[in-house]
This record gives sequence, C-alpha cells and structure tokens, in this order.
Amino acid sequence: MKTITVGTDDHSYPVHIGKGLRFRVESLLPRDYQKVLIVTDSNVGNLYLNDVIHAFTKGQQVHVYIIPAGEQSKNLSEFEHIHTFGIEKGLDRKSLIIALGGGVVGDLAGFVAATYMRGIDYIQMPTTILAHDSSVGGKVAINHPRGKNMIGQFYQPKTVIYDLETIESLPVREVRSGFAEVIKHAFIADRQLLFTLLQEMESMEHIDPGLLQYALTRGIEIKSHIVEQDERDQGVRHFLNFGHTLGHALESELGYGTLTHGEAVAIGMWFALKVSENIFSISLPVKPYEYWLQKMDYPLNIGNVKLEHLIDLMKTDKKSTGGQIRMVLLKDLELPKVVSLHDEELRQMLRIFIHGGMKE
Ligand SMILES: NC(=O)c1ccc[n+]([C@@H]2O[C@H](COP(=O)([O-])OP(=O)(O)OC[C@H]3O[C@@H](n4cnc5c(N)ncnc54)[C@H](O)[C@@H]3O)[C@@H](O)[C@H]2O)c1
Ligand SMILES: O=C(O)C(=O)C[C@@H](O)[C@H](O)[C@H](O)COP(=O)(O)O
Ligand SMILES: [Zn+2]
Repeated sequence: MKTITVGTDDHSYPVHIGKGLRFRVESLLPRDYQKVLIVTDSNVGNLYLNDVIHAFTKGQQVHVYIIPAGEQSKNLSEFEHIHTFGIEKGLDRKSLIIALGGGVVGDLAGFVAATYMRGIDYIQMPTTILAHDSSVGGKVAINHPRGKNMIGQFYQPKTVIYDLETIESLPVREVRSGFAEVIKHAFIADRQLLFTLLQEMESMEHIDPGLLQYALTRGIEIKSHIVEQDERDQGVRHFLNFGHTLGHALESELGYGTLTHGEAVAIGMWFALKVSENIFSISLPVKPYEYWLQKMDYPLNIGNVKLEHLIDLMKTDKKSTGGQIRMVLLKDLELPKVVSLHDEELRQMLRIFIHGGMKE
C-alpha cells in the first residue's frame, strides 16, 4: 500500500492506494464509528458493497443507500432522499458516510456529508480511474440543469481508500473516460508522463498495469500538491480545470450522461490546446494528442451543438467573473495559465473548432 498525505487548512488526510483495501476499511478509518452509511450506485453495489459491509466487524450499524448509476443521479432530488434516509436511520454528528463508487457517488455523498447536520465525517472509496481525481481535494457538488456542479461545497474527506482491484471491472468506456483526467494532470504538470502516455498506450483495452498504477499515483500527487496550495479554488487550483470550460458546457448542453465527464473534458482539452497555440503563438503537441484521441477511440464528433448555447454555458463556469469567460490555457507543457477571452474571439475559435476540428 502506498499513502499520499493531503494537507489542507482544516486537516491532513491520507490517500491510501493499493490492492484489496476494501477488505481493510475498518482498520484504515481515523476512529471508530457506531453508525455508518454507505452510499453507492447500482453497478458498484452489485460488485463491492458486500465486501465493504463485511469489513465492519465490531457490531457497528451499517446502512446502505443505493443510487441509480450515472451522471443523472447527481441531482437535488437524490441529495434530498439521502438526507431523508439518514434522518430515518438516526445518523448523528458522530456518524460516518462512505462514498463507494465513482465521481458521481463521491460528489453526491460528499455533498450530503458536508450538509447533513451542517457536516459529518465522510470517506471516499473511489472505484473508477476518473475518481483518482474526484476523490481527492474536497470539491463536492450536484448538478443544476443549467450548469455542472453549480450547487456544492469544499469539504475534505477524512480518508481516501483507493482499492486498485476494483477498477479491474470497469467497462472500457469508463477506462477511457478516466484517462482524460490522467492526461490532464500530465499536461499541466508532468510532460514526461504525457509523452509516455501518448507514445506507449496502444488501446484502452490493454493498459500496462504498472503504467496504470504509476499514472494514477502521479495524478493524485499532482492534484494534492495543487489542492494544498489553494484549497478553495481562488488561484492555482483553476489549473485542474484544464479542458473543463468547454467540457462542462458540452455535458450540460447535450444532457448529463450523454457524454461522460472524461469524454467531454478530452474534447475540452483539445480545444484549449488549439486556443493556447493561437493566443500565445506557440506550438504544442496538438497533433500527437489528436492522434492519441483517435487511436483510443474517444468520441470526437458531438453532432449538432448550438454555438451560442455553449458560449452562454461557458459564462456560467465558476471561473468566470463579470460574465467574462476565463479558460485554462497552456503557455507551454507544465505551464498553465488562466486567460480571459472576449466573446467574439472565443466565438470565432469555437466556430472553427466545431465545424472544422471535430470530425473523426
Ligand atoms: N470532485 C472533483 O474534484 C471531481 C473531479 C473529477 C470529476 N468529478 C465528477 O465525477 C463524475 C464522474 O465520475 P466517474 O467517471 O467516476 O463516473 P461515475 O461515478 O458515474 O462512474 C462511471 C460508471 O462506472 C460504473 N462503475 C464505477 N465503478 C465501477 C467498477 N469498479 N466496476 C464497474 N463499473 C463501475 C458506475 O456505476 C457508472 O456507471 C462527474 O460528475 C464529474 O463532474 C468530480
Ligand atoms: O479539483 C478541481 O479543482 C478540479 O477542477 C477537478 C476537475 O476534474 C473536476 O471535474 C471538478 O469537479 C471541476 O470543478 P468545477 O469547480 O469546475 O465544477
Ligand atoms: Zn474533471
């Protein structure tokens, strides 16, 4: 087992990474809890819920709430239902919530934990590749029909337990989705990892286990280092949003779950790279990235999206101020920068990108 410590203003917490950790949950908790609520989804529940329940051996009350799998569950109604369930089961301020699943479960259950009786302990047990990102850093949220993650909090988990055995059952689409956030971390902070991924990955079906474990661990190190400097997203944490300004707009515009988060961010990074080259008059490895996206079978043709809808949605992005869109661009590899863009210059670049750059 490898452990990375995340130090934030409120407290420091460990991110444990290793195989079979779901069987050891009890011993990895910061203290004893009498009442535990496991929140999971309908897919993960079938696979790993029993292992986690049986890991509690001291007679604790363990309750379970299962949400339908998918992005559409990250909503106000599920949020309310979990609160109701917690009240009915008598959860109190000394209880623990466990988020067992991908980023949807993590963001939703984390937001419930942040608000239940004004905040109770929770831990993250990520089960997707993507959740190497979402389980660390304490951004918890639900979606609003008019914008991604519009209702949320910063609320750090007490512990993150990443059992790498669980990701072995992921469908290939979710492997692909998760790798978008892996390559995001590489673009903003580790060019060596970037070139390794671009050059050595042949398909999403067969990923070298050593490379996978290395890439996830590096991603967590990069993320935690940034979160430690700017927990509440006022400055350098924006860099973790590379590819997300357009990515989030695409997710909302197409309907949550149409594109996965990672698929949308992969397209968003492609656009951000092109904008970066344009704005800074520099050359970035856009072609190798395009080639990688195609080789890895990312969906690049998103159909008929309305340009003006995307621009409006990009304005509701949390980095925007005074209605002006701000994107994370790269001045070079490992050198992200937040840049304000005028509507008209963005419109022109987005028009070219959508009509010229997104054909498979
Ligand atoms: N809080 C953050 O910092 C942060 C960071 C990145 C993404 N996010 C959010 O995370 C969400 C996406 O997370 P995700 O990609 O993990 O999606 P997800 O939670 O919907 O999981 C993807 C799919 O994989 C299934 N699944 C999960 N684990 C599995 C396993 N081990 N085996 C088989 N199937 C499994 C799920 O049931 C689901 O169908 C988005 O809502 C995004 O906004 C948050
Ligand atoms: O942790 C962060 O900060 C990130 O931006 C990580 C992103 O991958 C993640 O999708 C996050 O939820 C986006 O946050 P938002 O503030 O743009 O909603
Ligand atoms: Zn993301």
